[in-house]
Amino acid sequence: MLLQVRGLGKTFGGLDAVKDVDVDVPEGQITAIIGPNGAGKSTLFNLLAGFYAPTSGTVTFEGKDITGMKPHRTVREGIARTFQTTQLFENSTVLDNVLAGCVVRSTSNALDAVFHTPRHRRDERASRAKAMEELEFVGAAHLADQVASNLPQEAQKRVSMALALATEPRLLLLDEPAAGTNDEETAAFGDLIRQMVARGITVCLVEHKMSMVMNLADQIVVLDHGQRIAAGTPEQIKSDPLVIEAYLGANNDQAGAQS
Ligand SMILES: Nc1ncnc2c1ncn2[C@@H]1O[C@H](COP(=O)(O)OP(=O)(O)OP(=O)(O)O)[C@@H](O)[C@H]1O
Repeated sequence: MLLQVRGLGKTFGGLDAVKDVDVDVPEGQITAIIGPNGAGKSTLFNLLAGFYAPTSGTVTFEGKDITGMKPHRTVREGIARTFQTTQLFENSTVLDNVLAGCVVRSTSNALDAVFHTPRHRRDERASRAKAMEELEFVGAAHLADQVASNLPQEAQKRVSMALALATEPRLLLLDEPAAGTNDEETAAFGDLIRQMVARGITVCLVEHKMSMVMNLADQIVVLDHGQRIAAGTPEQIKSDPLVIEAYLGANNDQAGAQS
């Protein structure tokens, strides 16, 4: 198992945003985390990537306890994440954004940079090549010199994926990759995610678009009010009475409109 989550909990004030959650993420698969609004999906991602420290429970990645490890360390361990709303350096170019991801695997240090040592120059060349490779992979190489904030949201999402990929993750956490995209773009993101898996990257995604989740996921974990209420294949989840009840009870239009 690539990632193992046991009894994970996070409280905000008196509220259990995530409570006693177990998740197994098998290597080389796509795991989807779904649930109504406020179910705790983003909080779970923040716990896995180290943006929040859990109140209880453990996170084990490749057999190593990474519970409470900060984001700059989890990313070195091989966990990268994208955000619901893209968080790019808006005034920087697309290439510079992706180069920021390359820094994680850079071997030269600050002194190398200051003195422009051969190691630094080598490293810089390798990073640029890597960044361009990832931009090509996500279909955004032609945007390399554009300022990130000038791009439409769909392109920004691709760039943020390239940034995450530049950190060379073993596990990629995608927070609502299809949010705000039309059907055609959603399908294209689905293809891209499959290509990531083909590269050997394990993907875990939070997504409201049920059509995408059902098409893509090998396994689905369902959260409701912070707790795991079901886990299984798309077929199993579709017919799970607890899941149906959670979505209907939430009285939102996601289950009906997008399944
Ligand atoms: N930083 C925070 N401080 C206080 N409460 C929070 C914080 N983050 C999340 N919560 C609360 O925790 C619960 C779970 O929120 P979370 O954002 O994880 O849900 P979600 O499933 O990602 O929802 P959505 O689908 O709407 O993005 C909600 O009740 C939310 O209001």
